[in-house]
Amino acid sequence: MSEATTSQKDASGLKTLSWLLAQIQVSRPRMAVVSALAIASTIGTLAAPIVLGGATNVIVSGTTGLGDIEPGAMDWDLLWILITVATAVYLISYVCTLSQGLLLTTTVQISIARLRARVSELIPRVPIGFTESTQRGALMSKATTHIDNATTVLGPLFVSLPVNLLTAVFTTAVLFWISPLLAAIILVSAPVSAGVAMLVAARAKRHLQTQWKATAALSGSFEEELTARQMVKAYDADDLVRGRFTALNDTLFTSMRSAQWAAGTLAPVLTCLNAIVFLVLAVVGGVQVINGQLSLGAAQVVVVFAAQLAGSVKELASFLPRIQSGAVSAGQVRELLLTPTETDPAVDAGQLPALPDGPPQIDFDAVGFGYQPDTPVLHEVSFSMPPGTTTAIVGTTGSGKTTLTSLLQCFYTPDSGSIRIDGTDVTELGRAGLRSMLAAVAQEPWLFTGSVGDNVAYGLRESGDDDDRAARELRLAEAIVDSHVGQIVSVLPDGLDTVVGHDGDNLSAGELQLVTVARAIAARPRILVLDEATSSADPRTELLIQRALLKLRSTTTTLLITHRLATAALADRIVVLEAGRVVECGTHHELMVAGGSYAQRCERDKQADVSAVVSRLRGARRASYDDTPTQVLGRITTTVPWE
Ligand SMILES: Nc1ncnc2c1ncn2[C@@H]1O[C@H](COP(=O)(O)OP(=O)(O)OP(=O)(O)O)[C@@H](O)[C@H]1O
Repeated sequence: MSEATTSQKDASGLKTLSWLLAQIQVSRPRMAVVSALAIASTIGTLAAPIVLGGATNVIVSGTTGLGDIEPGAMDWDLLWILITVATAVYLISYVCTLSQGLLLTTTVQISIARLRARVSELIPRVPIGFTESTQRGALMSKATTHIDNATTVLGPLFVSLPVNLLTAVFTTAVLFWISPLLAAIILVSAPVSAGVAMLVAARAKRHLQTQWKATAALSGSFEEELTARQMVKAYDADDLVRGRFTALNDTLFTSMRSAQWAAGTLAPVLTCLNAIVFLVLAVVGGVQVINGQLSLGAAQVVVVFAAQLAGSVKELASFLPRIQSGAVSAGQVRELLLTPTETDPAVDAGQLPALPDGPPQIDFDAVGFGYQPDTPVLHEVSFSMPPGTTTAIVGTTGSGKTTLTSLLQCFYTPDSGSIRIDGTDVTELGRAGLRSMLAAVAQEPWLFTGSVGDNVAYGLRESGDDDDRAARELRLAEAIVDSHVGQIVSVLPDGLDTVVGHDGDNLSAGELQLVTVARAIAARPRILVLDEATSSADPRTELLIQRALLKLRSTTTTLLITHRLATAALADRIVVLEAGRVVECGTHHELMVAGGSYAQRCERDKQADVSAVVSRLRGARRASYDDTPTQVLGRITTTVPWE
């Protein structure tokens, strides 16, 4: 790597760090106090050995009779003063270190909390496309581990750097004053130590980056494996998953080991260098004391300061890898926080456009959209949904049905045309504006970890008001009764308080969907989006869901996506979508009379249903004579919507 590139990278690392400091808005007075306390404590640790050196000289004079003092006439007063001063200095120094540590820890934790708050403010504004295209593990590690690691640079920056620079400069100056020869011996070793440390830091940095990447990939892999474990079992893909995990684990192991090894070599090498320096110091210093060129107290100060100088050089050397690691994490946090966000007019403007009460009129007007600029998914889609009606969208797989619901919910913005609610463009309402009036039941039922009751009450806003709380409880009870969730709840171990995981481990797919329907009912929406809301349900649960949704029909304008034409046939209006274009639109009767693609699909479905009934009847005839009449009936029951 060229020098220019290296210095560019270092500069960008420093820039990233200064960006981070600006983001976490570290209180400058607070950090000044931290640095001042650290410096005060260091001054104490530097002054105390000098005072103790003086005490040693008093003892030596008192016992050997050096100077004007008679042998055996110890200057006890001076000795006690020196010992008391040294003790006081050490105590003050300890208090300073303690307060500085507490203040620094609090500052770091405040910074971490601040950054987390920034991330949580950001997530709702991040485009859905971004979260869909980014591995969750990587996002999670940016929002957690990298934030923690990035903020650990505060300690080295505001404490280690000033304290160790001060120690290095002060000890060097005092050493030169006491004995230039001994100081020169100590200083010769310093550049060697610093050079070794810089080499180690350069090696560790590469491994640190790989380590962070592998950690993110590994947590992503865990997350995926846990989310899709049923699928993994169904496809007997344990070996494949284990293979991917092992590869990532090996990368993480190798990078962590190499990073630790690189960092771990530093301490023994520096200790070895220091030992050699001490040996030389002991011999040369000893000779100087014997020759009377140096007092014993001064020699004692030299030894203590040599150790302190070595310690501060070591600390300054390890400062670099710590800052590098922090800069890598700060870069990741920066990447996350600088994710382009969408504006939400309702949030930004601070108030919603006023819309009339009751179910609204919804108009799709020449809507065009593509996830990628050069791959359009919807072309000039136009249809209207009068207030309080149900519009079913039917069409082949990939024709753009779910995309229409995503646009209506403002997850994406149409490339052309508009979607209007009571004449107001949805992009003006924004997601926050829509949230208060729209509920959606998706194909994949989604529950968060919490009780069944909390999941149903998800759309209800909390308020401290007692009347409001009572009304909320009433709405919750009504939703549970209307959605027939009560039937599930009655067999759950803790009833409504039974805790379910986000994938609803202890509920069947149909029951999960029933809970999400109850959630929609509790929210009393004015717009209801049902995307294959009954796809995972068995016929009995499907019937319960349909009955529950019927209760909402008069008070909502409903967009219903379904593959089942029997369900679509019950809607007030049917829109047939093919390859992102509306090819037919009308009531079931109108479309059947028109004899277009909808009528042809109905005919095909009818044939398929008739064949299914025939084969079930044949199967029932072959049934064991031990079967009860109900079991036989169960075998032949099917939905034949056309009668
Ligand atoms: N997040 C996405 N990013 C890129 N392309 C997408 C995305 N979601 C859907 N598509 C593509 O857009 C097209 C329409 O998808 P959409 O899910 O709207 O179809 P659909 O009619 O609902 O299909 P299905 O009946 O299978 O649910 C498809 O070609 C699909 O591959």
